[in-house]
This record gives sequence, structure tokens and C-alpha cells, in this order.
Amino acid sequence: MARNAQNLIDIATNILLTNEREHSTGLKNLLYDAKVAAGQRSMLFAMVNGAFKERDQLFAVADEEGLMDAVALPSSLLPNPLPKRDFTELQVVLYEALLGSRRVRGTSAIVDLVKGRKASLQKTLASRRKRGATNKYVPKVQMPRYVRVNYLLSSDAEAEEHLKSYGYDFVPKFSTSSDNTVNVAKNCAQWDPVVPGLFALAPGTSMHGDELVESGALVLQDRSSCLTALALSPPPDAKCVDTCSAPGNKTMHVASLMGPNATGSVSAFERSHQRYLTLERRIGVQGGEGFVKPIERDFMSVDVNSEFQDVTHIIIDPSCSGSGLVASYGAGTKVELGEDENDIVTSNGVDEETVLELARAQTELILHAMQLPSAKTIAYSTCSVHRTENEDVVLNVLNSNPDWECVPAVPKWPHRGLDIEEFKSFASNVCRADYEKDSTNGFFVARFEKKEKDEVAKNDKVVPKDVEKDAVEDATSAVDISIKKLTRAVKKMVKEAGELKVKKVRKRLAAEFKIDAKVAKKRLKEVVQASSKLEIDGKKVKLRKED
Ligand SMILES: C[S@@+](CC[C@H](N)C(=O)[O-])C[C@H]1O[C@@H](n2cnc3c(N)ncnc32)[C@H](O)[C@@H]1O
Repeated sequence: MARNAQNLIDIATNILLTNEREHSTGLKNLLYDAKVAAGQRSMLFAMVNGAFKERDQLFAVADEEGLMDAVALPSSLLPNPLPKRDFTELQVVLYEALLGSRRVRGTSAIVDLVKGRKASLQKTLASRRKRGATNKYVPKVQMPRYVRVNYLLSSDAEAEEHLKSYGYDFVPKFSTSSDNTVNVAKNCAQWDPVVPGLFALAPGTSMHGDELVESGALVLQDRSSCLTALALSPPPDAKCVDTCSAPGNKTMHVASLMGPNATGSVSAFERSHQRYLTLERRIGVQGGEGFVKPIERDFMSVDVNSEFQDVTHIIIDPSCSGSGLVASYGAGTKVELGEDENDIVTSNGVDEETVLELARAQTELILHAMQLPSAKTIAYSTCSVHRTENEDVVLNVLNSNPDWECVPAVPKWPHRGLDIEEFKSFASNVCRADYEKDSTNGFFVARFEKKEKDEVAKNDKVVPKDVEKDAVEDATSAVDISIKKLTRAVKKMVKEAGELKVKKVRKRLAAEFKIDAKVAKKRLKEVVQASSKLEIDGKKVKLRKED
């Protein structure tokens, strides 16, 4: 039975491959010529036509699931660009699993791979449909293959020796501050000039199935994603929390930086059960047991007055729009600003409202973490290129909690935050990564530090009590009006009016604080983002959107 099914998959795969190779033949003729039992012909027709028509959708789903990498099967040794046949077989099997008969039968490794991930693939397909994601599959860009040495189990010297045993040469580190791109020739490896313990191989190099990767001594992790743990760089005795951990790349990078003799700990939160299981497995494989503790729980449920009172260092890498992921989406990593720089222009099917909702959750997570009494350093990151999830979040956090400041993250990284007036107090402290400039996914990292008590007191002293009053009088320094004050004003307006349209609230804010309409629009957005609980008498405040 399974053999018959595999036979049909193989025939379908060959037809699609031949069709692509010999443009003139056409699918129809190939289908008629196929040697299959009479009863199987209609199945073959449906399979080939369906897989052909739905290719983009199927590959977009598989890509989002990380399957396009996984499909370079464990048997492959480096370097091994994936054989084209595997991709085409994947296309057929995915069609059967998700859109055709909805059954996965056969005997090949691809069939096993899809079978094992069927439920999760179905979920991804449903969620893509729900959010109206476009189905254009753009083949992967030429991204170097990055490999990180896991210092809990290995060393740079062992990694070098291992690669050399495959005939790879380590070429010297390049390092001119202006050029942060990575170009590695085939059969060469190059240590990263910024991220310690990270090396790059030529694009298309597969390390899946490699013995050190399988054992957790080497970790396949994108360059940009290494910036978060590096921005945190906790000492070996730190008590760390990762608020959003699965699948565990940054959690385990933090652990690796703390080293095998660390006396501290890492508590790794993950609220999704499925993803928690992956996290737990990775911690085990990568030598984190005992020292890194997975916690299946929403970090927002932590009572900051009684739990995790000794935590000093925190990683926050929350759910985001993923708009920087060139490898998965083929989306641009250019910062996309609309005509009005406050507009959000989203790519890959994530709409403005979703991005705002994400930014609100991101802000809340940071503000919640900042309340832990011993917290002193936080690294915040996203794989988004939207300012709404990046600089805007930093600005809102700083406005909402003056006890913390944004300090330089990974100073060696040459590309910093957006050069926009309102971000100028911290833009040079945050990092941005970009595919074209840094040969990696679009990414953002900020490092927050709690101010010393003396400093807070000093600031309290120099700021005159009626600073807010002055700011109100000075329309140009509208950024100085605190979020608290604006929130109070919004609440009051809505309380008096019952319910209000956004436009009206904006107008009234502009009048009350003597700021211009554009600034009022931006500040109102900050108020809404910063306050999950815009409440009056225990009821959530409702601002009606414009008709
Ligand atoms: C961008 S991914 C994290 C990737 C991870 N840091 C890594 O490098 O492998 C975000 C993860 O955080 C989880 N998450 C989001 N908000 C959370 C919260 N409030 N508490 C716990 N987990 C959360 C999501 O389920 C998702 O698995």
C-alpha cells in the first residue's frame, strides 16, 4: 500500500521535473504517457495538477514552518545544496497532505518529514489564509550559512578542526568597520568579526545531519539572531530570564556565553505548549540541563512582587511581524516608511493594526520585566524592520519608565537605529541589521539598563516640578509631555463624552496641549500602545475608529 503510494508520488515528481526541464512537452501529454494502473490515473492527474497549481502556496507554508531547511536531509554532508528532486517531491507530498487527499502515504524520507509535521503545517496554512498572506514563494536569497559554536559543549578550536576535516579552509577575519557584509567562497569558513564564536560558510551549504550539529556542539543560527544574547552578555553568575524562548536559539546562546562553569541560571519562559516541547528538547541536546530551566508559562503572569525577585538579566524577543526575514519571505529589509513617517507600511501580509497590536504586547512585556526588583539589564529584539515594533517601542518604554535608559547594544555593530529626530536620544545605541549591508535578516536590538538610584534622584532634582506645564506651553517640545499626563487627558475626555472618535480625541489633545495635529496623532498612538489597560472605573476605554 505505502509502496504503491510512493510509486505514485515518484511518478508525479518525475512528471513535474520533466515538465520544468522540457518546456515544450506540457503537463497534459506527460500525464497521458505515464505508466500507471487504470484506477490510479485520476489520482495522478489530481496530484500533479494540484501540486503544480499550488506550488507557491505550498512552499510558502513549508518555508514558514522551516521545512525548506529541514528538507536537506540528515544524510547530507557539507556542502550539499538540496537536490532539486527533493523540492519537487516535497511539493507533491505537501499537496497531498494539505490540499489533495489530505493523506500522507509513502516510504520516502520526505514523506516521513511531512507526516511528522502535518498538524503544524495545517495550522500554518490556516493562519496564512486567515491573515490573507500572499502566496508568492520567493526562493531563498543567497544568505551565508551561519554556524555558532556552543561553548557549553565545544570550542572554537574544535569547530575549526572539524571543518578542516571536511577540507574547509578558515580564511582570516575581515574587519573594516564600513563593510559588514559576509562573502565566503565555497569550501571556506570565516569567523564573524562581530559575533564571537560564529562562523560563516558559503550560501547553500547544508550542515543538517552533521555530527557536531546533531550533538548540539554547533548550532545553526542566523547572524542577526546572535545579536540579542550578545547585547545582554550576562556574567557567569547572572540570574537570567528569557521571556519568549522557543525554539531556544537565544536562550541557549545566552547560556553558551555564560559558559560551562556558570554559577547563575537561565529561566526560559514559553507560553505555547508545542513550542515549549521544542525548547525543552533543545535545552537537553545543547547541554543546558540543570542550568537552563524551561518554564511553560506566559511571562505576563509573573507576579513581579513575589516571584523571580533575584533576576538581574532579561531577554525579550517577543512575537513580531517577522518583516525582516528575507530568508523566509523574500521581503525587503529596507526600512519602509510611508509618505507620512508615522505610517506603517507592512510587507508580507501583516496589516497595520496587527503591527500596532504586536507593538503594544512588546511594550507591555518590557514594562512588566522592568518591574522585577533586581532587574538591571534587558536586551529587546525583533526580526521586524518596522519602526512601530522597534524604535517606537523603545521610545514608549523610555517615556513610560524614566528609571531605565537605553544604552549601547553591541557597540561593534556598525548599523544603528533610524536617523529620525524623535529617536535621536537613543538611535545610536540600538542596532539594526539589514540583508544588503550585513548579509543577514532584518533585525533590531536594544539594550536597556536600570539607572543608578543616584542618577534617578539627580534627575528628579534638576527637573523642576512644573516641567510638564512648561512643556505644554512650548508646542515644539511636545515629546516632553509625559505619557501619563496624556493618558490622563484622554481618559478624562472619553469619560466626559462616553465614547469618542479617534479624530476628535486627537483634535482635543492638540488644542489642550497646544501641539500640532501631526504631533497629536503620533502622541495618541503612543498612549494607546503604552497602555494595555486604558481604563476608566475598571472599564476599558473605547476609542472609536474613524468611519
Ligand atoms: C520570536 S519567538 C522567540 C524566538 C526565540 N527567542 C529564539 O531565538 O529561538 C517568540 C516566542 O515567544 C512566545 N511568547 C510570546 N509572548 C510570550 C509571553 N508573554 N510569555 C511567554 N512566551 C511568549 C511565542 O509563543 C513564541 O514562541
